Amino acid sequence: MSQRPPAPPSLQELRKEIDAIDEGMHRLLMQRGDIIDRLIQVKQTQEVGSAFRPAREADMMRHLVQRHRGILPLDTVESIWRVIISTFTYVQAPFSVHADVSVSEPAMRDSARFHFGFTVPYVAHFSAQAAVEAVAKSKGDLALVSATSSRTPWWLTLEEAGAPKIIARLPFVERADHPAALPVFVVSRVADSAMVTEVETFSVRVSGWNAEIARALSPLAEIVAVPDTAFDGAALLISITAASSLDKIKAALIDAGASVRSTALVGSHATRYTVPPTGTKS
Ligand SMILES: O=C(O)C(=O)C[C@]1(C(=O)O)C=C[C@@H](O)C=C1
Repeated sequence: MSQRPPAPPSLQELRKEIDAIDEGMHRLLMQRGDIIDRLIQVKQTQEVGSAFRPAREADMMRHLVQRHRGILPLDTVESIWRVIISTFTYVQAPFSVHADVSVSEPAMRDSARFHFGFTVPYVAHFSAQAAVEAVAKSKGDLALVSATSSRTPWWLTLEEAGAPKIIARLPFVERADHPAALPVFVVSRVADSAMVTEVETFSVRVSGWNAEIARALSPLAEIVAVPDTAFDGAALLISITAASSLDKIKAALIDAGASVRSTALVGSHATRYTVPPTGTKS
């Protein structure tokens, strides 16, 4: 005779298991805090401004996505880890997030809260320039500004040595229905060794800029353009991947009929990491 299948566990037993897991996770988070306490001395965070380490974070977020499986949505896992990492950045060296809300206040606030949580203070500004200026005056604050459009060439102030720089592009993990999808640059002062240089961002001033030149350049690089009355041209913020180079972009600009007045490196960030809707990574 076949044996009866074992009785399913009771609700009480399953809740006991959940309690044990919750307690384990909480204890692990507290243990993580103890390690961060030791890491503060090793990193000497107070000396370099922000404790934010963009290269390390981009790497951690990619691994998280690659590891993830099961019924818990990726959005949830990503947001939990964003809050964990950002809050542990904050406890190392307190900072505020200055967001330019002129693009879209709700979308910018969602991005700030998704990526930095609620413990980190959020300060709204009505222009990118104001958000970046607030960061320039601070030691380790962060600015969030649109990565795809601008009414002012806010990046010109990043040209000076010692000025804050673009250090990351959010979201770290892009996908079609990301809950905080607004493409955003993070501007701050961090240690040079913490920068990711996969994509370099240049401030380029040109004269003779027009829609045709913009179209010719668009397959080569991502460009944010703002009219520059001083040069009768445009102030450009150009993001260049390893597949291209500033020299190639300059040659393409000249071929298209523009003249390049000045160039300056204003930051860098990790390669955009995309998860297609199927779940396979690219
Ligand atoms: O690895 C570091 O340098 C840390 O400060 C730790 C940590 C984290 O909580 O994991 C926090 C902030 C950094 O941006 C990256 C990671």
